[in-house]
Amino acid sequence: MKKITIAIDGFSSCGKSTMAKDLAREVGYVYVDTGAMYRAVTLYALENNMFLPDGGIDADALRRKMGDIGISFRLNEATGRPDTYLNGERVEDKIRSMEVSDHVSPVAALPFVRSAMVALQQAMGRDKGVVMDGRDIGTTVFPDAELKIYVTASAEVRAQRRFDELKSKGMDADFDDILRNVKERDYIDSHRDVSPLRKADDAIELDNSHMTIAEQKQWLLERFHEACQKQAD
Ligand SMILES: Nc1ncnc2c1ncn2[C@@H]1O[C@H](COP(=O)(O)OP(=O)(O)O)[C@@H](O)[C@H]1O
Ligand SMILES: Nc1ccn([C@@H]2O[C@H](COP(=O)(O)OP(=O)(O)O)[C@@H](O)[C@H]2O)c(=O)n1
Repeated sequence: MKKITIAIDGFSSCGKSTMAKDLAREVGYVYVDTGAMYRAVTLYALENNMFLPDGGIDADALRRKMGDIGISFRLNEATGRPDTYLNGERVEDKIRSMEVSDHVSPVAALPFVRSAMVALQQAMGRDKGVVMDGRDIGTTVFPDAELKIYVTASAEVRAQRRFDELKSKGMDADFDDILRNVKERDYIDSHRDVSPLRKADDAIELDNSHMTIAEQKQWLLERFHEACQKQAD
């Protein structure tokens, strides 16, 4: 069967990567978490003191260093899922911290950061057979993707999911702080000039506020089979 490209976009913390990873594993496709890439750039900027005292980013300093930022994914044999590496260091946990969450959206709004990440993502998906999740996959990275999904859920539901996740990993978590961050990122992500978050015209919308992980997995698998069938006809 011919491989297709699957783009999963939507708001923060609504379950995009959970469903994308599940599908990729089920059908033997490559999974790419593009949010992890923007988070890795942000971690680099934090570790290299590129944030100004007022919280803004020193964009010129980051632009000069973009060539030094190596982002890659390696399969974690224990989890069966890809881990994110920044210049050879495994940063999977560090990039999920609140500190990174609080700084990532302004970094992801910088045009030179986006063009570098989009080029990498397009190279990773060149041979199809990829499930990629993010904010602009169906609109900018792969506008011709055969299957596009746009996921939403209420901000409260999303914040609760992220809160539970951080707690279960033993990380610091405050519900109100997470809710504020989720809303703030949604706003910045959907109002930036370059590739703002929006539903592609041909994307299928899924509100998973009241769906279990198993139900959304099944739903996506059905959409996948439909898209493959359409491709074969
Ligand atoms: N339908 C669901 N019901 C409950 N929890 C979910 C559901 N989908 C995902 N989750 C959980 O919510 C958290 C955020 O999901 P994630 O896939 O990381 O979201 P995103 O990639 O959109 O940021 C994870 O802990 C995940 O296990
Ligand atoms: N394709 C993408 C993916 C993420 N991002 C940015 O990266 C941030 C982190 O993405 P993420 O997918 O890890 O966020 P969560 O939904 O997992 O919290 C987002 O809030 C966006 O600012 C983006 O701009 N474009």
